[in-house]
Amino acid sequence: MSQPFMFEKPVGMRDRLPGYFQAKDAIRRSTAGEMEKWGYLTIETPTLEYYETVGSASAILDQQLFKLLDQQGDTLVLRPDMTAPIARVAASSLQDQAFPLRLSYHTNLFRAQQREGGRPAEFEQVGVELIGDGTTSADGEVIALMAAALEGTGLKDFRIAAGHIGFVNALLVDVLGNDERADELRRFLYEKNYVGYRYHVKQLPLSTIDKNRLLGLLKLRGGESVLEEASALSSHPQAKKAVEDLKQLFDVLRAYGVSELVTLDLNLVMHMSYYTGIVFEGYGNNLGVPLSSGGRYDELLQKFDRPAQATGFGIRLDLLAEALQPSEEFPEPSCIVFSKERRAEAIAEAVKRRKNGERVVLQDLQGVESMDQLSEAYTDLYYYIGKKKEADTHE
Ligand SMILES: N[C@@H](Cc1c[nH]c[nH+]1)C(=O)O
Repeated sequence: MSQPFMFEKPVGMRDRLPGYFQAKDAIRRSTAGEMEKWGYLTIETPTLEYYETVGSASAILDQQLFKLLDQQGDTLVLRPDMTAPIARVAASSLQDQAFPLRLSYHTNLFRAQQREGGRPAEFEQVGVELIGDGTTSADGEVIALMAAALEGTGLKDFRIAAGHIGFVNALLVDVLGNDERADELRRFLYEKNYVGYRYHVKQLPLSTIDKNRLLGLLKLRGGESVLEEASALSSHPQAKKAVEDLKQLFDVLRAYGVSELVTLDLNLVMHMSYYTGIVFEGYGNNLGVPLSSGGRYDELLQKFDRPAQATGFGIRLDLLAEALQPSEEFPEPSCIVFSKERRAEAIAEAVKRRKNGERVVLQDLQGVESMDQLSEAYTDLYYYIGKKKEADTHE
């Protein structure tokens, strides 16, 4: 490798400066606070996991994983999501705790990006997992919690799209006969490449009726009435169950008062392949990409020998911050600038103010590079300079 430029960062890695950090942290506190109110307990897990277990259970594309070797020669990954690590914890350290478990997290995740991708390879997520509850009340609870968490940040005009991976799978396998061919089409849906999907369907050696059924999937978007059309498209038992799940989901969402926020999108296919049932995404402020997503994953826990039905979601803090475009105006600290003779007096004043909850910067005059810049940076600037006993406020 050629010598990297001194200021360059690895592909997809970002520096975050104080203005952004404060805005993001306010959002984090608001969303995490909502999760706490719903009784979710926060947990932390290591940044590194074994590739063989948690890494593969996370079920994203292998080329998106950051891999490294430990001293023993085992392959590790930088965690690409928190659902698999939490499943591991639920099945090990928390194995004596009865289901359902309500856990939450706030952490950074890693997904390697293509050089051209331009997307962050490290980002923060706040989210929850509700483990050991297979009811549609649980699906509704996590969607309602996601809505409350997003709303609590002040995000306006956000929408939630809900689908069911069981429906997509049933229809595709029903028409195509095998999972491999279904996989190709799932890939188009996952990439939201509907033009590619249509083109591919038209090329398939299928009857017009079957082609129309596959194309009909793309139309299954909208209000609850979509469910009628969905029933007509497939009579596969899994598809019927999916439609029934979604009907019940709307009852739950109505009870929470959030059904108006939710649009059905039956061609929703997620980036993680562990989903088995109701899936959903949150969109806000015309961002083209979802800023939150989640769903039911009833088969993941059995990979860790504690079979359980589960659902949950994650909110991307970076995307939410982008959608909110918070004014980067935060109350700034005041500043006491002092000369050596009055240092003790200045320190005593700062201590007093900090005890009162104020944020105070103490600055030795001799360490100041530009007095003009200092007075520009702080509106509340106090001088403890020279012999004068009383502090002057700089106007
Ligand atoms: N782990 C998922 C979100 C999720 C949490 N629980 C279920 N799904 C993600 O990173 O997109």
